[in-house]
Amino acid sequence: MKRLFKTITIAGSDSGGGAGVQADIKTFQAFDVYGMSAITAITSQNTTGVSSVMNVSPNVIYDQIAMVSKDIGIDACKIGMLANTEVIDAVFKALVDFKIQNIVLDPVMVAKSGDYLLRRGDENSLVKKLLPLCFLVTPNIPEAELISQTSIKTKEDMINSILEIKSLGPKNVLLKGGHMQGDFLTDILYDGIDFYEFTSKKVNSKNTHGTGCTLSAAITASLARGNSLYEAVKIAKKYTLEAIKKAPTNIGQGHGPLYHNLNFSKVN
Ligand SMILES: Nc1ncnc2c1ncn2[C@@H]1O[C@H](COP(=O)(O)OP(=O)(O)OP(=O)(O)O)[C@@H](O)[C@H]1O
Ligand SMILES: Cc1ncc(CO)c(N)n1
Repeated sequence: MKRLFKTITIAGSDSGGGAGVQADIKTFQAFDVYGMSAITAITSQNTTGVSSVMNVSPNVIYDQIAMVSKDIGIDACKIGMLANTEVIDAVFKALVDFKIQNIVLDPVMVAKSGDYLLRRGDENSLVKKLLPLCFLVTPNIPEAELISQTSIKTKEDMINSILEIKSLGPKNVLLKGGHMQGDFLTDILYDGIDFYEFTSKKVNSKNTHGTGCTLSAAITASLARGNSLYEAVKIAKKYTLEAIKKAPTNIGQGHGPLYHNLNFSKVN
């Protein structure tokens, strides 16, 4: 009889299917973990941008998390788009009330298209309320600059930003280097003691919509399966890179999605 590890994504819906809840659930499936969702917002979105957003009411977001916690249980939890302070407060309360562990926070602020997904000025709520609850936070370069109030141009800047973010309470920090210039990209993981670098060749592709969502969902799935943080990040990077390399070429006119349908159920 098959038993599955259980994961939830607390995030926004992307109608275009490439980022947000849709990317997360596809990624969970690739890792053969049971995927659940608490949808925080409905975005009308495609590969070129976001045209409208309807935020789900904080009570309903809380309730989605409550219902799956009480009945099904959660081994690991990914958090993506949270639209404003009221939503952040509701998610905070649910995480505490249901003692949710293995929280991976992708501090989503701005989509690749430039559209704001978190209300401007509400970044501080995300930092103050949620960072201390996180097992791992996975900012990209602009998000890290905003959270740490530093500018990032070099690897040394990345390290300084990571130390600043760590001091805000998360157990571990993964700073993604996807926005850095050059032929190689380096993500840096810090566990409070050591720094670990993950470097890969940059794939020259415009189909990178949802890379951050995919990476954090893959880390969440891998943690749920019992891997150590280092192993989970290593496996998730491998999955994301392969998904970028195999991205379909006929989906939309803008930043197209990745290819999620890779079998990582045996990769431990
Ligand atoms: N062109 C690329 N080639 C190879 N790896 C990439 C590329 N772009 C991003 N990555 C990797 O994908 C992961 C996500 O990084 P990135 O910094 O792009 O996240 P993000 O900005 O949060 O993404 P998004 O906002 O689209 O969800 C990182 O591990 C990064 O190194
Ligand atoms: C719903 C949603 N979440 C996250 C992102 C970031 O890529 C996006 N574009 N849309």
